[in-house]
Amino acid sequence: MNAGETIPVTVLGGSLGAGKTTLLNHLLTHAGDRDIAVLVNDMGSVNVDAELVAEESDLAVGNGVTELSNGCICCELQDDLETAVVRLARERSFDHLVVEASGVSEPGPVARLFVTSRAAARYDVAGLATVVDSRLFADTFGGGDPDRTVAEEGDGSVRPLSDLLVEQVESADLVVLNKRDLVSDAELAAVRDAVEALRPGATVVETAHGDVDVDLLLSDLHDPDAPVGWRAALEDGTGDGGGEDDHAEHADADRDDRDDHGHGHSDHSDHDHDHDETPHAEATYGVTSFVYRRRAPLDPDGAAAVLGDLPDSVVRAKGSLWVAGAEDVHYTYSQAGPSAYVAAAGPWVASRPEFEQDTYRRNHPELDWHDDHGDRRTELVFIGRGMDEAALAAALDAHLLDPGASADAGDYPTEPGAEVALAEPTRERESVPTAGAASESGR
Ligand SMILES: Nc1nc2c(ncn2[C@@H]2O[C@H](COP(=O)(O)OP(=O)(O)OP(=O)(O)O)[C@@H](O)[C@H]2O)c(=O)[nH]1
Repeated sequence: MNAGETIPVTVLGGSLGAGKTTLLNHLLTHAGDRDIAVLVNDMGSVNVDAELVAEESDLAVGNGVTELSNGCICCELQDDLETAVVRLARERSFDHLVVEASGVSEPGPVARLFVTSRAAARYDVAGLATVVDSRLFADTFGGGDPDRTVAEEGDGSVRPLSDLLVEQVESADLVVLNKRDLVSDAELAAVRDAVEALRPGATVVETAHGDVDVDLLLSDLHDPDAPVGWRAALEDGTGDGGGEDDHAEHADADRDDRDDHGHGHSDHSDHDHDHDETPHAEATYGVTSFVYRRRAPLDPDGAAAVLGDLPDSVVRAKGSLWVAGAEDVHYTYSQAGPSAYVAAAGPWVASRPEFEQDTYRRNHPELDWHDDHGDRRTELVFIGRGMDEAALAAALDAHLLDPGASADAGDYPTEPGAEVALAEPTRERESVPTAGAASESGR
């Protein structure tokens, strides 16, 4: 980059578990000659996504991948985000910055930071890309009626998560309808209709496993003045009848009311910083997170039973698994709504030859190393609403074994990249070909 030139930045948003990290990894492996810097925000205190991105690419956390954890960059971590991106631009030269916002971030305020803060001198917003979990969107909005989504009201001060889905779509320049393998053609068409009504003019693409056209993703798509569907209808009075106009007005009033309390973000350029100590995700959507961390392996069947049948209060769970009977394999676990998978990510660093361990640890000083067990650990982040943390921890603790205990990990795959489903959506659907990696679950 020449001095004075700005760096394009793409903000990647989308709901918890929609496939942002999967898409980011696809982007990094198909980036060609482009030098891409990545900043990953995760709301738990463990940044699972940053680790997954670093693992799947040549980038290392602290080098190519910058992480901001334990909060939300659209809100309590805004200052940290500003500092991090300004420092990045000063210390390294690169062609494009991609910011993966946490699943509870509103992308609008994140993008505005690149327009209104010190970062504005260095960066230009190229686009806001929102990854949509098509299955979740279809389930949340049933027939895809956008009016229904606007009319949703929270109980007390807590807004429904569906509000956030809507806001993430409303501010997008590019909407990626991901997980198309999990919906029928008719459901996908309904989701597309709803998305186009919420954000007319946005580019909409359909993908499985984040398989998006990289040139499109990184292109200059941003239109800060693009109309938000229902608001545009309200302003030019194109609602189809009095009833609907009343409806829209009500939604607008509801939104203004929230803004007075500092929790509605998308309408205002001066993002309101009037927060108390409660993180934005918790105060606004009732979303909390906790980490389950043990230096012991889990019994394979017990882990599958608990992690394949999490209570409905858990919206998203992910992390690393140490499984008895397969102690050399670093497993990752990922649950989003009705889907839960365990994937073999390769050997633990502690299972590699000693010289490789030394090199790896030198290059990854952030790696949490235990004298006896190295990096082997069970470390899971749970994100949800009204979770009984103690009960969940106790359910997992009941299946902890001593390191080295004999067990049969028969159903767990060992080949790197292979995965097994612990839970899958049961809904009937037409089959749609997937573009994803080979899977032992037969997806
Ligand atoms: N069936 C199916 N699963 C997918 C697809 N894309 C991603 N997944 C899976 O969905 C889970 C969540 O994907 P991630 O990429 O981690 O989602 P994310 O948006 O980064 O998640 P958070 O950062 O926690 O909000 C993982 O188990 C992925 O393998 C898809 O198109 N179809």
